[in-house]
Amino acid sequence: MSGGVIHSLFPPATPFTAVRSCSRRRLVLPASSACWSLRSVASKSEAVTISTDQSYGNKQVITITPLLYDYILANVREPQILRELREETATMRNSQMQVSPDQAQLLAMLVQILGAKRCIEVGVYTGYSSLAVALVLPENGCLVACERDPVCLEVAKKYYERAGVMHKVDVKQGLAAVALKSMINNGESGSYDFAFVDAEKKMYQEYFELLLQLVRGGGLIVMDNVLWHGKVADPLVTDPKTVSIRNFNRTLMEDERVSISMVPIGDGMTICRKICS
Ligand SMILES: C[S@@+](CC[C@H](N)C(=O)[O-])C[C@H]1O[C@@H](n2cnc3c(N)ncnc32)[C@H](O)[C@@H]1O
Repeated sequence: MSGGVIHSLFPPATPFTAVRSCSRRRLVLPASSACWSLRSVASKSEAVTISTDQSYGNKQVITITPLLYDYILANVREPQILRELREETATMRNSQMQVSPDQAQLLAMLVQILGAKRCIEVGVYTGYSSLAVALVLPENGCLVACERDPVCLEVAKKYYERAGVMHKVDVKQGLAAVALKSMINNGESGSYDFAFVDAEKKMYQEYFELLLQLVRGGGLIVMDNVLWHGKVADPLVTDPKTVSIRNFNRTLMEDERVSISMVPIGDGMTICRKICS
């Protein structure tokens, strides 16, 4: 389906039988996966409804049911090394933090489209999204990987080594804002092509401002979790993280320094392109 289709991340009206779940990103792996077994009782046709609301232009609205998400994931080309990292991470605490394979594939494609050589990631965890990026960087490319947790960084470094990309990754262990500020102080402003932010939600505006200095005109900053499990759209939800992401999204809408596209993939990602001045 093309143009007129609106993708919705909100749960379908039909209930699911959740046998075992492992992701806040509503990641549903193919039936063969050991990690997941969410079973939808929705029929295929329930994934698509025709909106009768004219404000949507009577367009088709897709709900990503587990059945449909199985299909999407079955069409992701996930490198073997990433699959192994995902499976190892699934045995660890907080494995739901990892981006989904379809998100990682999109990040890698953005890096390739840009022809990016210099990238930054804020929030590495065990390295799934950073490895997806490092794999597609040229041999002389560089990814600055910012993460405060030394334990999960050990897993990430093991996989960078195994994938043969360690020479492309500059791991900065510690608080990401400190690392970004020191990169600015080192005269690296305007020298990066691509950045991905997937860390502390209350820091989003600060990360964004720092990255806007580090990224060149025409470069991208991709912000993860911008839909925050759908909570951003519900005015009754007022916990600090939701309010923070909601405020960030609102501010970004009016920010003329970037063009933006909010993409309903995973937990929602906004792709921001720095306007060339
Ligand atoms: C959602 S996870 C990142 C997932 C990762 N992008 C992936 O796909 O596997 C967020 C990570 O950010 C790290 N983090 C949170 N706040 C941070 C900070 N202020 N500085 C550096 N890292 C931080 C956490 O330790 C955690 O590992």
